Amino acid sequence: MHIFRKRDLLLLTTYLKPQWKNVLLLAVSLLISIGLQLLNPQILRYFIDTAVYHGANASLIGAGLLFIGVALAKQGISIANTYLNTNVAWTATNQLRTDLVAHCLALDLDYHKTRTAGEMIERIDGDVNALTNFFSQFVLNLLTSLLLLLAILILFFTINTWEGLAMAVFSGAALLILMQLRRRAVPLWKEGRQAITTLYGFLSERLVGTEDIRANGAASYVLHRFYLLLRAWSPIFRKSTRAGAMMGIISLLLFVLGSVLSLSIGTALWMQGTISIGTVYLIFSYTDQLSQPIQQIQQQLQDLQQAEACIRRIEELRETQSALVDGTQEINASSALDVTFDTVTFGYVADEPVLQQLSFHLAAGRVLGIVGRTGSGKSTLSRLLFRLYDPQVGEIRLNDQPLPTLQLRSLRQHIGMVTQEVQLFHATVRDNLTLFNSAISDEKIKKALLEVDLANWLATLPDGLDTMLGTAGEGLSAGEAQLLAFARVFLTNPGIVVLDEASSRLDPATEHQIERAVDKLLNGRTALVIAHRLKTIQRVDDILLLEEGRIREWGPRMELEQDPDSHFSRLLHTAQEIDSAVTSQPESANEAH
Ligand SMILES: Nc1ncnc2c1ncn2[C@@H]1O[C@H](COP(=O)(O)OP(=O)(O)OP(=O)(O)O)[C@@H](O)[C@H]1O
Repeated sequence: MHIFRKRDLLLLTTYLKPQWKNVLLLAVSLLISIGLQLLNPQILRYFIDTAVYHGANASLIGAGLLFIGVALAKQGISIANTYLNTNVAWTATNQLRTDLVAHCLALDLDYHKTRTAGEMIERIDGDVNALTNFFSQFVLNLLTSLLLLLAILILFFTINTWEGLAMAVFSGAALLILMQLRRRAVPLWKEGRQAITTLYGFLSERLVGTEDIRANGAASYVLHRFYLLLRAWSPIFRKSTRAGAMMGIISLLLFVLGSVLSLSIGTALWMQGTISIGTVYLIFSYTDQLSQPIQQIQQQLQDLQQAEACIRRIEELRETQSALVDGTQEINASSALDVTFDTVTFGYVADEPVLQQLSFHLAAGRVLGIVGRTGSGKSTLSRLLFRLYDPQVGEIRLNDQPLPTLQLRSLRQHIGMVTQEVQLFHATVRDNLTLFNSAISDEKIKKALLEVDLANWLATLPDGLDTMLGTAGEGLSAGEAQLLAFARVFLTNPGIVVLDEASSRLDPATEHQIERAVDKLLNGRTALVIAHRLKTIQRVDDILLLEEGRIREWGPRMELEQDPDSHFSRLLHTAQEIDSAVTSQPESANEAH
């Protein structure tokens, strides 16, 4: 019978090998518990026979004490078993979870874009959770159950050949019937799992978008969709629960039948005078024990079927390769780097280019302002430089080294990226700044906060750097979140900065604070700035004007600014008009709206 695929075995050995001592200990303790389990009925038989045939009191007391001792030892061993089982399972599954998370983090954005957060959680945690039993119990439980079953049958045979034969046939039949029943329940179980995955995916997306959902009055629509999902789930859940209950009833009936059969033979033998009354008890006790290994064996085989579905999904995930192949070279320069885009064409979907034939050169230390209408490809350009995607045509180079030749780790150490949406974690201020790198000292962190004018803010925090930030930066203003993102860049001190400036309007004091921080950030670095503030545009050296993914204008800012026919100067003019119109509006007028 096919029980194991080679790959299941490989997964098992990979994660169990490092803890082979615990696995061995578990095997020994399981064997001891089998021994003890078989021993107790023997003691009871002795006790009953001694009592019935008026044996010595001392023998009875001795047997009683031994029985209690064995029962206590069995409990002790069972605690040890549970402890070892849990330990082995958690260590193995946690390691697998860690490996999967590391693997997923290395996958390209195309992969993540097509999957919801809920689905990823289900694949990393849900599937691995379902393997807990597989790791801790499968082989050992299967082996020990087989051993226990064999031992009980041998004991039956030693009592009486007919009894042995009857129980061997019964065991085989019971196992087959239970496996058939289980097989019918498996598709229902799979359907149930898929329904849960869909439900989680739906929930995670809607929870992330709570604000927008409420703002757009879409709550009742979302609830309705949720209701539809639950309604679809309900019959699946009902069917699988019903199948489970049926299994319970049928297996109970099956074992009652087994007991009747076994006891009938035992009684007949006793009436013939072939066996003692103690042995009849022994038969009863072993028949009772028989249900345990039989149920365990079919349970383990069933679990393996379920585990296989999860193992396949895990393997599929582990085999998914990032579309980005890591390079081998380190970036050696420690200062600003120069950047070249050479006829770069890129589209998120093949044949639908978002950027076309982009060529420009940015000398080390210069600041490039990227401007253009929404959707013109500004953010996409910055993602290509950070190598979140590779262009379909052309090449991007840093100090004349093509990006694909560079180690991604090294590349991302040398580029600091601040996006419009600052990702903050429900963690301490320190961890939010160092991104959980404990090697960065508090002095360095405080210096970075000083650079972005957040030293006073830090002083107001109740626990300083140990203060916990709310989920997604709750409690922080948009300006403070931006400044914290700048502080992260100061900590890594990269040679290139990509800044996608937040377009939200801030109060004048915070605006000023951000301008000062941007000045410091750009100083001595090569920078690409997607500028939304006039002040920032006025700070850049060169301008790249994008229009529908193509370069409309590119050149030194001063030249373009002074050329009245340039698109940039017209754009600047309009922007200045809007800016002065907005800033000259009286407060009361704003409040009136
Ligand atoms: N992850 C993505 N998958 C598919 N298409 C995308 C993705 N991101 C952006 N696009 C598309 O690429 C085009 C350029 O988008 P991009 O975000 O680069 O523009 P942008 O100039 O930065 O716009 P904005 O100023 O609004 O941020 C748009 O048509 C957009 O719909």
